[in-house]
Amino acid sequence: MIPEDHPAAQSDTPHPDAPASGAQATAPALPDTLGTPLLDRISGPADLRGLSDAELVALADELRREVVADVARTGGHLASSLGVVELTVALHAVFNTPADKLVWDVGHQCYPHKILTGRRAAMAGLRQKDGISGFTKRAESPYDPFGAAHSSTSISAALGFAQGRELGAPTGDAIAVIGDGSITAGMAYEAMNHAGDLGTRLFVILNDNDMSIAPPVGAMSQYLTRLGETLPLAALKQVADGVESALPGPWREGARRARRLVTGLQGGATLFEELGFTYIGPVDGHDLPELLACLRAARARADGPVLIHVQTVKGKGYAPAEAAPDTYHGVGTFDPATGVAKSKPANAPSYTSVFGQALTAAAGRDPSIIGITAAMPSGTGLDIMARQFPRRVFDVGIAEQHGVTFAAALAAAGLRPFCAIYSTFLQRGYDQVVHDVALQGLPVRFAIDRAGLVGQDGATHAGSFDIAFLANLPNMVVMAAADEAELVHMVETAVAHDDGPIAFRYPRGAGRGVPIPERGEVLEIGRGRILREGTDVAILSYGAHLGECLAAAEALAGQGISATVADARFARPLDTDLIDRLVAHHGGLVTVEQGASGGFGAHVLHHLAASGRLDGGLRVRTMMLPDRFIDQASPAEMYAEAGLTAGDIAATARVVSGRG
Ligand SMILES: Cc1ncc(C[n+]2csc(CCOP(=O)(O)OP(=O)(O)O)c2C)c(N)n1
Ligand SMILES: CC(=O)[C@@H](O)[C@H](O)COP(=O)(O)O
Ligand SMILES: [Mg+2]
Repeated sequence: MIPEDHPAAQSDTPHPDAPASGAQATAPALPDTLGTPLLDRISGPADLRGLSDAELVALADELRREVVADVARTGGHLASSLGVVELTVALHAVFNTPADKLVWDVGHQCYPHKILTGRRAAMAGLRQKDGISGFTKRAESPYDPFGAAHSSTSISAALGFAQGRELGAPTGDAIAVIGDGSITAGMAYEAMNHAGDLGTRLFVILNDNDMSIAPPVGAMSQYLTRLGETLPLAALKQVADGVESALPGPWREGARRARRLVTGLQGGATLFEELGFTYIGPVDGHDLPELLACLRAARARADGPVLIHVQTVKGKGYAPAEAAPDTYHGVGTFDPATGVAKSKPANAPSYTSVFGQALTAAAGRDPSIIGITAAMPSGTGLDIMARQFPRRVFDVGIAEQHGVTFAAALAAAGLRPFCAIYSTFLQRGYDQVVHDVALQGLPVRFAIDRAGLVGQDGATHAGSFDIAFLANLPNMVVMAAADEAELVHMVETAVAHDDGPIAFRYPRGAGRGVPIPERGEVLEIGRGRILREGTDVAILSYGAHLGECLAAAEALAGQGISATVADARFARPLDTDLIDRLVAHHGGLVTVEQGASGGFGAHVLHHLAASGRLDGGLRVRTMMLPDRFIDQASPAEMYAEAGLTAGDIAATARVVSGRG
């Protein structure tokens, strides 16, 4: 983990606490480039199919340099993309994309794929406003048959294509590429379970680099390591020559028995074989000739689901990324010669680190506090607590559903669990939030990071819906932090709240730079606060847009309109006294939130309607995210597109004040 004040930890694109490192400054990080003669000849994957294997090897080398050069300029998910350079070349050379459907899990490793599929020039706008997405996206290319960004969907999607083909759809083969981190999620097993039962011809490439964002966790990860150790790479050569499962029955059994003797694997079959897949591997994912031989053999002979276990190195071929694949998972702009980040340090600590420190301090006082993360220890700041209290922090893998239910039972057992999950990923655990937590009234604390628009990860990662999907749940308390000091209070409030579930949300990136209290106060549940008194119009902020609301009030003052600014703090229970006072004493009310419709403003409107206050022509506007998905850009650009700048708020408040 890079200290927060290290320049490399303050990039413009990556997660706020662990981006690009300034490693290996003495030696060149990448050998000198010799140009890109082969890449210049490639206009699409079909051109790859005319190259010799030796040329493909040279092409992979050019491609790797290009990925580094591109990401150095824009930032992005570097290490994962570098690890699949050879695999990408091999897949496009062997399979007939786009008729064959290639589905990248998460899609954060798809930069070599984008370069080879007609988006080489567009890489200059990677993850930028009006540029291309950092993930696979159907609208972007026919070579992206299925969009992604949340993990572990690829096998289900590929199976859908494969089964579609069986039902007559004009689709070729279907190939899912899933990482060892992403295959920890339940969805992957649901899909394999189904695929094994259907027996449909399908290819799953398990890209095993022994890393998730952080080092991988779990029994599955240990199992894959054991597979790698017990199944010698050399044994694969035979398989590539004659895919075991394609052998006539008695020979196939013989081959299995022989392999059992060689590998000592219990029962002789891998977990994947037990699920009905032909298992091939492990294959060295950087040995392109071996990869090509293996994929060609599998493509020629597979008659059911096949899993090809490919071992790769995350960050392969770029020294800083190989040395620190977690840091280079997602990076800001950097100098490609050294790996040193170019971005400037932020002026305030990130919300994530403020949360991590406040929770760690609370955990020092209260041994019942438990931290739970779903494969995002540094992204959520739980790594801070883990360093001090390793036995009380659980990384459950990419398993949000399990994480929530696990937390529910910890709460039932009398502990104080904090489930720290990004807003966008909590979507995956929603039934568990409803059924296991809220319905049973269990005091799980939800620390919801990355609330609101997150920037360059774009629409897939926007934390838009949590207010709406939490604030309608009976038993749930729902808070939003207006700044980093409020976040510290909310951690303390959540610790003290044993009566039922409680959630607090806060955005990605740096705080507002307000003084941070050493220890938070326990807030009164359902009470907001007034920050600025005015008479003409009331602006009621919920969450981290408070700064924009205050700026709007300042702008209005310059126009002779006096605005009250209040911070609601709670979307559930609502501070109805505060709302009633605001509407009683002002010409109108504007609510502002960093969330989608159906959230805070909807609850305010509901209260005003139910209490009859709307009957007399009260002027109210609810400002929230628009009813559409907003593509990648900086958060400021995205909020501008959403119509949520301070200027937009001032303009709305002016109208509502009756003085505009
Ligand atoms: C549902 C969900 N939870 C969490 C994440 C965040 N996330 C993105 S990539 C990643 C690690 C993936 O590891 P792996 O599949 O092994 O790919 P690698 O980065 O190693 O290539 C995680 C946890 C996500 N995208 N989706
Ligand atoms: C691909 C993915 O889901 C993560 O890598 C994500 O991009 C991390 O986001 P932060 O940078 O906000 O932690
Ligand atoms: Mg991995």
